[in-house]
Amino acid sequence: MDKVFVSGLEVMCTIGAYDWEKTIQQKLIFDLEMAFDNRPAAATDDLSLALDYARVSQSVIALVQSEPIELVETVAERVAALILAEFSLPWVKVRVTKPHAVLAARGGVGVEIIREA
Ligand SMILES: Nc1nc2c(c(=O)[nH]1)N=C([C@H](O)[C@@H](O)CO)CN2
Repeated sequence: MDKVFVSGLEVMCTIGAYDWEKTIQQKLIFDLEMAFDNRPAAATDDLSLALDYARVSQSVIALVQSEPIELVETVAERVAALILAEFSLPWVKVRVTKPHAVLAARGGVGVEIIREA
């Protein structure tokens, strides 16, 4: 199966389990891989037949900024469920990185999940 991907989507949001985190905005970075048959869009050069990565990105940003969340696990599950439902996809991989949560973890910390419809 082909994929459409969104890499390094940065979203400022209220994220964290500790009280001090509930009063600030922090960055999360999303890497998404979505199963999609790209051949119809390629054959016709028609965006309406493609999985529009700009629409996916906007949906993810809107969801993540809609309310405070404590865990990156929760963010990942909600994003995966949204993408599967809104874009009728068979599976999605969601990686959520919290880049500044652990000072010594220079590549960030986070979770990665794969969910099927
Ligand atoms: N598995 C997780 N561990 C931790 C999380 C999390 O969301 N998932 N969150 C925190 C705190 O919010 C931390 O990021 C504050 O720096 C700690 N561990």
